[in-house]
Amino acid sequence: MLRSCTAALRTLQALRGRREGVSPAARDPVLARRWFSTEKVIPKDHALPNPSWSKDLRLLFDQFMKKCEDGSWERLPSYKSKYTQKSEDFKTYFLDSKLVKEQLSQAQLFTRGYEDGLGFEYVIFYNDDEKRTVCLFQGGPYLQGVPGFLHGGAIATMIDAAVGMCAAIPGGIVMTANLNINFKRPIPLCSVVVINSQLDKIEGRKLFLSCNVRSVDEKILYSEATGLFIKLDPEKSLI
Ligand SMILES: CCCCCCCCCCCC(=O)SCCNC(=O)CCNC(=O)[C@H](O)C(C)(C)COP(=O)(O)OP(=O)(O)OC[C@H]1O[C@@H](n2cnc3c(N)ncnc32)[C@H](O)[C@@H]1OP(=O)(O)O
Repeated sequence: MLRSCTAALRTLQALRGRREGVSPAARDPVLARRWFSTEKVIPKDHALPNPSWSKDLRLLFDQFMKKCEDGSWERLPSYKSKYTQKSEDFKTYFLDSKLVKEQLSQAQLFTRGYEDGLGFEYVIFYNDDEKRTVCLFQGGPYLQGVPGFLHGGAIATMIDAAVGMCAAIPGGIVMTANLNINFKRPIPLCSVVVINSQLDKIEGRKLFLSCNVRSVDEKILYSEATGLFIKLDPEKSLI
């Protein structure tokens, strides 16, 4: 808790400084060390346990890590902003280079923008033979909608991210064209749910997927969804 308060304070100070026209590194020595150091910065993999993870989430994580031992399942690492070959391909084919330089340098993955425990805590496992993913998700207090429950937009975001990964592994660079969600039961804030996604069929550039969100004991069906993802055409610009 103390760590997250310190980090939140640092963010606030940085934002205040930005309004006053001071560069972020000049107003924060920790940032400055990180930016100007010649040491290679190893990005933090957020799809690993942290102190905010509940017992349920840790238990499920351990169970799936066991399933990874024979190679049938794979844990997918997750970063706030990591430059990969995929991002490079995306940039080369689809984005204006000026926009990339100025804006992508500050970009962060939406679902990884919160301090530990406050927003989206999750890990996704992938099974290549079955073309499916399982996402273990604990939605924190900043994702509240109706008091005590998760916001529908937060649920939709997490479904989009989980189903999107299930499409992106076989499909490459894909975007969501359609996401249809039935919210059947409200999800209690800070509880753990399991998001099961499945690739149903591929037709040309179209990937059709389905998904359900269940309680850890599988007794409650919280949501069901279907999604259409389109593999981007390198001949077409996005903007
Ligand atoms: C880097 C790290 C990653 C990390 C990955 C992290 C995962 C995060 C996942 C988050 C994903 C997102 O939030 S994505 C953000 C939200 N989505 C968007 O902003 C997408 C906005 N939409 C678009 O830009 C466009 O519509 C596209 C790219 C989706 C498709 O455009 P296009 O490529 O020109 O394709 P187009 O020719 O129109 O359509 C191709 C075929 O699909 C069909 N089609 C297209 N849209 C639809 C539709 N809504 N419903 C039915 N069918 C459709 C067409 O009829 C056609 O069928 P046929 O004639 O061939 O039969």
